Amino acid sequence: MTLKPVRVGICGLGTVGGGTFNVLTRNADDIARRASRPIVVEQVGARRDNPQCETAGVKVTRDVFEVARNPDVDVLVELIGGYDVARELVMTAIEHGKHVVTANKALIAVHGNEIFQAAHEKGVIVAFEAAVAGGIPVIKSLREGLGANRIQWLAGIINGTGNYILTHMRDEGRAFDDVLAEAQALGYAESDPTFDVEGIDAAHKLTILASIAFGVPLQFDKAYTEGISRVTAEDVEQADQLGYVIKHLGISKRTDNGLELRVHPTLIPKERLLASVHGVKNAIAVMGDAVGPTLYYGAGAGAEPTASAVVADLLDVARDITTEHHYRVPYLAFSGIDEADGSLPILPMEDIVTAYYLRLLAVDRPGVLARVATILSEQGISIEAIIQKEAIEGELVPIILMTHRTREQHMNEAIRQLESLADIAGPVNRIRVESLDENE
Ligand SMILES: NC(=O)C1=CN([C@@H]2O[C@H](COP(=O)(O)OP(=O)(O)OC[C@H]3O[C@@H](n4cnc5c(N)ncnc54)[C@H](O)[C@@H]3O)[C@@H](O)[C@H]2O)C=CC1
Ligand SMILES: N[C@@H](CC=O)C(=O)O
Ligand code: NA
Repeated sequence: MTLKPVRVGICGLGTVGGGTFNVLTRNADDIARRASRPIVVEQVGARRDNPQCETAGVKVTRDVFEVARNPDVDVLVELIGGYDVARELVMTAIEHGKHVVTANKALIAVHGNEIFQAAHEKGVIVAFEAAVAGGIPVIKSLREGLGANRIQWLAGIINGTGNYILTHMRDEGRAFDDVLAEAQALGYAESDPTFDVEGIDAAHKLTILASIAFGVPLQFDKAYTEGISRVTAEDVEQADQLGYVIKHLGISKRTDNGLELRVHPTLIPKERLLASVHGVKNAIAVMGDAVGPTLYYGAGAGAEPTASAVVADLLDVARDITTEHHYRVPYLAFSGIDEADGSLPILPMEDIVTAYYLRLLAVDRPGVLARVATILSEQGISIEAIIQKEAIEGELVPIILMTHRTREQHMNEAIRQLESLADIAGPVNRIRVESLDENE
């Protein structure tokens, strides 16, 4: 039996909007068979046409709010990006009783609690698979496939642009800005690429993942966010010699005291699967108490990979549209998330325990190493390895240190004291080290 079509309004016809339009029209027959009903584009709201899309025969408006109010649209697909207009657009669509599909992680991470509340009151679906790790079905996996598990930790490469930059800098020795420009031309980067480079985009995504994995409200303001802009070619080279790769990771871990929520460059052992994730590919490792370690891998950005996730959400909407609201899968996997009892507060960064890589530039004088070691030892930090590079007459000597695990607060104090030593020039470069050991 074929049911009546689901009518979609696509708002924004850029990289992802264009990809979504094309996948929906190209694979329409298979999609209709999977959904047991056709999914048709009723209207497009776009500031300008996309030369990659054949929109002849489709109603196009320049005013996206017209789509949100159109009584012939069942599902609004928000692909304009950004915070404010997108929020207003989605809230207007919900007010008009429409289901919403979005790829906008900034919107969900920052305004999600309010949006889900409004959607719950109206009994409509809000789906956002494309918002995290593009085409990888990681939200569905966490929310549904791993529903039996108490999740212990997750760690992932969740920004395609950042991983593309790190990969090409390392493999081809290319400059940061040059590779970033290429990622922008390929449609991977955010409209403001500092979101990619400074870790904000990854923190949006981690906020969403943590909420779904651990049943806590979205708390983007509590995520620790550090980007890749301070990773140098020397650090990449040193990490390589020590048997590590530098990856920009989002990490969320359950501990006895609360939940870690942090995004930063990280040294990981070369043998870990995440170390082999290159270019625009993303991957998320998730440890569940029942299933053990799992890994989700694929394209983290790009027109059609992201469209794949948007259309998968549309299929879910098409299947669930007639289901009574309280029988649907909760937006963030757990019901009653607002009433979470606070037993999993987000830990301040000072309370995180991890190992560290430090790179210092020292004046070539006797006793420098001893003074460095004393400062660390006074903070209870033990050194796992130390490498002092050969001194070249009149030049500063790089010292590389790998430490055992310690509290971030102690490391902050040690770095403060190291930087005040007359023997040490410039700032101490610190990169956190994670073993990602599946037995931990
Ligand atoms: N590009 C990618 O690979 C991925 C992007 N996303 C997310 O998807 C969303 C869209 O991203 P892209 O397609 O890359 O951006 P884009 O900049 O290529 O496309 C956005 C389109 O929306 C239009 N637009 C913006 N405001 C509008 C308004 N008020 N009225 C009408 N049209 C308007 C723009 O003219 C543009 O054509 C963002 O939230 C982004 O974070 C998510 C996953 C991957
Ligand atoms: N700018 C983002 C796009 C996908 O979410 C990225 O590079 O990962
Ligand atoms: Na996804």
